[in-house]
Amino acid sequence: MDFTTGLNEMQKQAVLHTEGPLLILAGAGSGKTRVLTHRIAHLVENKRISPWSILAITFTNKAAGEMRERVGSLIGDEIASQMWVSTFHSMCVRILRRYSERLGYDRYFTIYDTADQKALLKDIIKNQNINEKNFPVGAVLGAISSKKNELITPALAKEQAGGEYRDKILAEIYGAYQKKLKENNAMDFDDLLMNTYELFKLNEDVLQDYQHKFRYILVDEYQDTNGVQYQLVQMLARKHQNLCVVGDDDQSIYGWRGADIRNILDFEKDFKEATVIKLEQNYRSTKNILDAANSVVAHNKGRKPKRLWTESEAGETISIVETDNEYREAEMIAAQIVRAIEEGEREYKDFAVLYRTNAQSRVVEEKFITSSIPYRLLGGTRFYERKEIKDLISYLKVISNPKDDVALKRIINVPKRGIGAASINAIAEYALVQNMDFFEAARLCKELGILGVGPSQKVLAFTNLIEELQEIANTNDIKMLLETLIEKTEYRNHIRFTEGDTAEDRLSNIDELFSKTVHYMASAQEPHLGEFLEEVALVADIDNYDEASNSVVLMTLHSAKGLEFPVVFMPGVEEGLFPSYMSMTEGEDKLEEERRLCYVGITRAREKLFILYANGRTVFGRPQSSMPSRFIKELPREVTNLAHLDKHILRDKQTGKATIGQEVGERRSFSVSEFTQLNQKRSFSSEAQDKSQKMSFQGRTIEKPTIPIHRKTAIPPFMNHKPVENLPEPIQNFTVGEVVKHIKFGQGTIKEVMQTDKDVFVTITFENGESRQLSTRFAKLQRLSY
Ligand SMILES: Nc1ncnc2c1ncn2[C@@H]1O[C@H](COP(=O)(O)OP(=O)(O)OP(=O)(O)O)[C@@H](O)[C@H]1O
Ligand SMILES: [Mg+2]
Repeated sequence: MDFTTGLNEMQKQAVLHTEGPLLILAGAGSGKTRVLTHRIAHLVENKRISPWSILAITFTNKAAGEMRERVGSLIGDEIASQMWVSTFHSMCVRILRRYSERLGYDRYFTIYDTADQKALLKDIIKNQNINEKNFPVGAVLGAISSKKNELITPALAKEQAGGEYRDKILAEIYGAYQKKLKENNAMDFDDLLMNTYELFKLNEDVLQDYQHKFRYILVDEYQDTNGVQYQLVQMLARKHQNLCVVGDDDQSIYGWRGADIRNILDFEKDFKEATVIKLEQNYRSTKNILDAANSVVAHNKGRKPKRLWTESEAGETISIVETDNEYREAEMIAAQIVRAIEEGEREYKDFAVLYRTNAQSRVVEEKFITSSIPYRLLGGTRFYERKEIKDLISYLKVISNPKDDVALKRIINVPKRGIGAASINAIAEYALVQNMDFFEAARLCKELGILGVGPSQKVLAFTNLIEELQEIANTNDIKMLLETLIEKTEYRNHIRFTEGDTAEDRLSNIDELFSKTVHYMASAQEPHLGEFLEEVALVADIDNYDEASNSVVLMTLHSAKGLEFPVVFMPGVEEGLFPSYMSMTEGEDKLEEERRLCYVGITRAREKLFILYANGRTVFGRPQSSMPSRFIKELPREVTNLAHLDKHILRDKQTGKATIGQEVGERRSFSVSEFTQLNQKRSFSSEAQDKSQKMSFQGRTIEKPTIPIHRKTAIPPFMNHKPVENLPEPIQNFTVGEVVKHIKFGQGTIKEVMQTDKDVFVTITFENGESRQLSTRFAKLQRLSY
């Protein structure tokens, strides 16, 4: 059977070149994953290779499932099910289950998750009399994990530490931790990889067994392999050398987790006989989207030059959407989806919202819920289900209603305040027998003799805290309440000490909840804790959550790797958020990794891409001004919705010099008459304004990043300057600030104007305070003023 039908020349070669090392180096959407699946089908069906002899490695379980499915549809599910299609981790578990006794584990070893790891590590730190303040569990775990990924054993770590105090202690903790794991017959996630490596190194026969078995090895997303994964591949492929790796150096986005981009760049050195095939035709995206992706990533210096092309049409322009804040941003996304659904253009599942940090999902989730847009959150927990959010909400629930036992038991010892299970049980039992509330019994645990002096002191410290917080709640200042609560419980430190890699993310979720209270305080007529909790409960409801449903997908840019969607929204493309503040301050390498992430994001879109940025965002409850990301400035203007602005050349009356268009980042509203005046006068020079501006970021004052912002003209980005005849129906030009009248909603002021290919949308705040986004094609607005 021919599995190369429909493939291009290079793809065919890649499928048919089965013997010897092969590197397929190609950009996004060029069919790398597709080639892998066809190659497997070709091996089994035409070369009569047993499915047992094939090992295919993917980056996520989801990707593995998809690959198996695709192979199954080519050669039948039964054959596909006999192959090893798995992630590195599941491959290792499978090998270790068979041979772990060789390493001194029994075959029923357990696998520890993060919580188990932490509990173990905490004990060790305590037993060794090490101050947890200096060696927070999360940080220690992170350090151990990166050592394991680089195959550094405790002994080696000790050697490398030399006289360095901190490293020496870390090496000691690491040694004790490994010892304890082994005693418990347990492995953590990194052990799965490292122990398989050890197993192979110490047992030549086992290695040979697998080398012999896997005659053909295929690895997808090779650019994101870390040190130990790289070694495993090298070892397994040594005998047959039929190793096919595919990847894209421009999509290497896991450097922060130890992935090494050099693994792919050095492939030709590692395998002298390697054949390299480059795929350059993209089959996923429109030309505009592809041009945008190419142009952004071209700003990276450390890359192999390559340029993707496509036969697809230019397609719609990329919409760069500027809004006032994250709420408007979410509204804009929701409005676009609702419109496309109503007009029958799309289904919910055609849309994806891809963001930089998990915390960004909250506002979008809330907007989707209130707009009845079904959505699902991939690779993450929905905002109100996240542990830290549930903890804090549980506190608020207890403060509001001390009878809420579920919430109370969740937080009575979080952060740890020495209240053990025995105390909790004693109180619970007393309360049950005496028909009292748990909280009441807890409050009186000393007087009633439920607990001894020591334990009751700890419980009283808790009940006193709740009562103190209740007093603040009585003032109805929810923002202050949450602030005090976080402060008094030292909840942030609790996260810092107990969470490893995820601490930063969790802290920003807390900030996000904080922003929610600020927003609530600003919008509620009479703020009240009960009402706040009701509002939260409404959006936190997960009853109608259906995995397989036709719904919009929300996820981080990282987890979107390898996937594709007809329409993609990328919100929050702002300096300090994307690129992240950390990457901006930690050097060019980090920044380039962010840029690659941007490339990954753009190339997920097949037909339409929205890039959004807000002029301000609430960070830790404080409104911060923000600036459009440098990545936006790296997009070629001609593929964006800003292109039509360029047609309006401003001519300086005195010098005759022309100034073309305007760069994003400028935000001013002009009435038409003002605009005309400006045109006559020549706009304003802004270089002086750009210099050394300070902005506040996460409570700090920093220099505004030095990206040149050319403020050359005075046209707000979304004013309709498209020549009227190009649009399907005559459209009036509207301007921000203009007062208009709507037949049903009355008089209002235009707050935003947004142009798409087919229409111009205006957001109007009406006199009753309500805001609506309306199509100027249909809304029949009447002009009242200029
Ligand atoms: N020769 C081809 N003809 C038609 N469609 C193709 C061809 N090759 C690939 N495609 C389609 O292009 C899209 C992208 O392919 P695929 O996901 O394999 O790309 P990729 O290189 O793995 O992308 P990424 O870098 O994002 O992982 C898919 O929808 C795939 O079916
Ligand atoms: Mg792929």
